[in-house]
Amino acid sequence: MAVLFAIVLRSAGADFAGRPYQHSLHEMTDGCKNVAFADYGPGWKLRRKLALQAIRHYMRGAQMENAVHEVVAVTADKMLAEPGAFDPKGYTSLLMFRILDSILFGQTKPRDCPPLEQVMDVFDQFAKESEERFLEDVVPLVRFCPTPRFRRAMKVMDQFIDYIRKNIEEHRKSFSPDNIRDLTDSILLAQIEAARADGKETMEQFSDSHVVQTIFDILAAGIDTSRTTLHWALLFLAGHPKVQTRMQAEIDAATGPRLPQLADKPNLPYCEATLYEVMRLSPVAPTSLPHNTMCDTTVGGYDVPKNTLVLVNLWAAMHDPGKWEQPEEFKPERFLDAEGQLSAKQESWMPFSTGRRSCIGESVVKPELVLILACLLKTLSVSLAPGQEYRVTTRFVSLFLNPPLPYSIAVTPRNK
Ligand code: HEM
Repeated sequence: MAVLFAIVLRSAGADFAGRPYQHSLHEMTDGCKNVAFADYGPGWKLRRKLALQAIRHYMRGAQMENAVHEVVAVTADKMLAEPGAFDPKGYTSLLMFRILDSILFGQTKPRDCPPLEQVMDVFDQFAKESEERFLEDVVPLVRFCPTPRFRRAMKVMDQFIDYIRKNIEEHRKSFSPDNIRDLTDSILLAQIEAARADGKETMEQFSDSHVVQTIFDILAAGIDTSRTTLHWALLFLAGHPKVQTRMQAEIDAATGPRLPQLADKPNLPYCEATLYEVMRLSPVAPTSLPHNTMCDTTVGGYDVPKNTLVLVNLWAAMHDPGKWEQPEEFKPERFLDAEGQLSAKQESWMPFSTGRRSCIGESVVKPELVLILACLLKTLSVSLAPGQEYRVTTRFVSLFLNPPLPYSIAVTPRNK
């Protein structure tokens, strides 16, 4: 049923492309002026198109590769300096946060910019306050006298938005269409070009406030998903030394003495297959984001009325024994063909969901994660800490974010 539904999602046009109204999200995003929580409609369509355009433009440059090289080198040094075993969660978090911040804002920082550790702390406080459903979303009367947790969440959200706004202002001061320094510049360029082409209507749907919310989206949607994927990846690698050794052999053969680059990706099929297998077995967003039906429709012969909240079980599609041989086994080679090259994408592999609302970050984050893993494994090896049991939860604990249980690893340097 899960696979069937995903196929329906892909082919049903806009039937399932809405988002349910949620008061807390509406308040936090200035009336859903972002991409992820906006309902299906012309405003969402335009912002999604412009964000994708900006991502494509950004990916033409070498900024992401430089950011990954710089941040991974610092992180690997710190991990190697650990006196004993440790949970890599703090490292994977800061690493992904630094890279995403660098992708978005590069070096163009306001003078009074707080240290990134502090910004990440604010983001984590926000994530913590929002872990459970707000009473305001269920009992409308409470909205007139919000709960302390809701007020705290709004306060940290304001701090986070303030950080984004200051960065955008700094970019506007020195913006030049001939020198696109990072993804924020790409988004500003997309805004200017769209306003030139479509005029007033565009400015109403992609105003400065929409730009702030779109950048918030990229940070918020990008950070939890990618840092949790990397946290899972290190656990799988530590628990499967043979897989790690095969990846390292592939990386060494493709890169010799230099650091891995984005252009090496076609020569790293096993590394890419390993990432796909991590994302298949442990998708970080197991039931995607909630969808809402735009009209009366059907799934597999069942009627689904307009305005129904729908969750898509991506996890089930990627563990379906009818689609995957031994679905609970960690076998990266299932994504390779007889020549050892990546085989065509399987339609039940969908950690980024599918259809009209599928993730817009897929084209950035896949090469980014392959590069991060290749750079890390070029420098070090990971193993489970002595006494650490290899525990991979096969049932997800939360509908919206699926992290591994806490674990400890040891790291050793490589000579290559
Ligand atoms: C491993 C990393 C990531 C995973 C697994 C992931 C997964 C997902 C999933 C499952 C959805 C929900 C799709 C749906 O509603 O059906 C989504 C939406 C979204 N993602 Fe990602 N994502 C990742 C990284 C990123 C990054 C890096 C960005 C930003 C560049 C991003 C931006 C978004 C946005 C804006 C949406 C909302 C799309 C819309 O509503 O139209 N994601 N992502």
